[in-house]
Amino acid sequence: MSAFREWFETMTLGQTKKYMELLAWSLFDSFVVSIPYAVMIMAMYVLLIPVLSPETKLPLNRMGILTGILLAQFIGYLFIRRKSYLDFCTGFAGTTRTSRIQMGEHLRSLSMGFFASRDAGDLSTVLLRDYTEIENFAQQLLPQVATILIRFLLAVVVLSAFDVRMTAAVFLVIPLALPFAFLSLKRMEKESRRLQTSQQEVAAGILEYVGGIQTLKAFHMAGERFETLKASVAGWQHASIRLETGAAAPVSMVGRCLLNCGIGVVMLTGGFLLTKGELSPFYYMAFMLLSLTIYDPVLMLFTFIADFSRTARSGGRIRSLFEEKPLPEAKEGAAPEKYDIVFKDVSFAYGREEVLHRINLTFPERSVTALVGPSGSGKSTITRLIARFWDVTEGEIRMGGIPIRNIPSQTLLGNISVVFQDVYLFHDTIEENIRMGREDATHEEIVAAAKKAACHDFIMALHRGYQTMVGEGGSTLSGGEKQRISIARALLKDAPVVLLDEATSSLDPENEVLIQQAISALVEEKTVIVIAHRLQSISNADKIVVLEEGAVSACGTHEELLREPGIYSQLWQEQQNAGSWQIKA
Ligand SMILES: Nc1ncnc2c1ncn2[C@@H]1O[C@H](COP(=O)(O)OP(=O)(O)OP(=O)(O)O)[C@@H](O)[C@H]1O
Repeated sequence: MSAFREWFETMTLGQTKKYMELLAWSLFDSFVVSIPYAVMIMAMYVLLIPVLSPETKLPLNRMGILTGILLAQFIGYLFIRRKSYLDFCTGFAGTTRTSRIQMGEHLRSLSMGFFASRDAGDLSTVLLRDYTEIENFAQQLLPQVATILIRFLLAVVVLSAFDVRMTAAVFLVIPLALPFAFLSLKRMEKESRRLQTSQQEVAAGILEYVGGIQTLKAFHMAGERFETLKASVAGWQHASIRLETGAAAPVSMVGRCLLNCGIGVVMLTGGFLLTKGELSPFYYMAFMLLSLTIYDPVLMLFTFIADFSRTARSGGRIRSLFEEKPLPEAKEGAAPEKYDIVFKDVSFAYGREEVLHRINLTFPERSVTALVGPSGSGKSTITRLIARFWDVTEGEIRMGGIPIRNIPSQTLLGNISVVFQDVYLFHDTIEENIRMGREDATHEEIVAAAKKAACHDFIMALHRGYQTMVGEGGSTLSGGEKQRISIARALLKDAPVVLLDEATSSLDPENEVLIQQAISALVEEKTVIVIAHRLQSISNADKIVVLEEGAVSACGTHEELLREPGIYSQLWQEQQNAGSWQIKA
């Protein structure tokens, strides 16, 4: 029972009570819809009596009553149907909308580790297709099944009043056929899992193909990769066919055959009772006709089995996504008043492999600390831990003396401006993309930030200026332009902590001077942590931390580090030599 309750809760997106209210109306609606069905049985009875006993007159008054019932049903039905249909559609649409929003908020609270382990295709499948499946199930499938059950009960009551033995003959095959329906539902589970996996593969494949089309074209692989995509689409088609015709189909077929045998059982039982004179020809005919209207809905249940199985998996996937544990949030919000950042014995692993080992570091307030070191040494990871995109595996990070775990994520991120090497711009206007830095910023403030970040001129040269739409991910702008917009965002935010990860990596020399000035304005009086591969750009930093294989190997000013032999002086020397590097003809 608890498994059923859990299943029902999943399929109604946790809104069981509200759904039951909607379903109650829908059942009432089904009851009203079924009245003509009962009237039809009564009419047959009323009309056949004079046929069987010629001395009786046609009972016109009874026919009049039945017609009156039908008319009343028709008028009542118009109102009830309208209400139940509208209530169901708007009511359940509201439930799915709320659940989708809750899912969006939930996803926001998950660590970046979660997103690294799930691809975008997979998540978009849940948000789009799985919710649609649930919507169809709750709005159409479940009410239809409920209607079938109501008709069933009505038929049992009305037919039993005529003849209990014949009623038993009609229903005899149903308990025999239903186990086959459940068995085929069980068998379908594997096929439906396979179908959903292949649907995810196709969604992920399309996203990857479109996202990587430039690289694929450059490497002449667009055709080859398309073949892979074609293969996964074929896999999808194959899985869909298997769902309908696979191992579950023969089982379901046996159930259907049994149901079809039911009419034979009714015929034989009726014939037997008729010859013994225990059943009138009227009842015989009535049972023959009515048994068809009973088996048809049950046969329909068999066709719903595939839908049931598929939708149950969709519900399960929504549920399991909700069950993903978010990063623990501080209950009582602590807001730092100072902005120095301290790493105490911090170790971190993305998965199993540790990439930072017992880091002890202080990033003093209102000073610039640079992180340098070979590629993969853990520089970006340190900045991402400060913004709490991941939680540390061991140790603690403090901001202004408060462990960042105890600072609500809104407050923490409100205190940090981030300029990463891979800038993402949204499919929106340039103005709105800059406004992400501070939602209540005025147009004048946005323009001022853009001027400081040296992007005002190129924005004004665009055909609609600040109102120009940016392609998804910033695809219509150059790398340097995107980088400058992200600096404008950070300038607008004016947060006390600034994380710069290769912020000047995409800039041409012409812009570099301007951008250096903008960055100088951005970092003034802030706690700044900067990553730069070109040591020249950070030689003025107050402190330089050298990382090697996830551990701090040296720390000091540029001059101090140059004085001692080590990776810093080696890197510095290499970069000085590389200054004269050129492609040899
Ligand atoms: N999302 C991730 N999942 C798993 N491993 C990761 C992830 N991001 C980085 N790593 C690994 O963690 C280690 C440190 O990476 P990190 O990006 O911090 O280095 P980095 O010093 O900033 O490198 P670079 O200078 O090339 O940007 C590397 O071995 C990298 O492969």
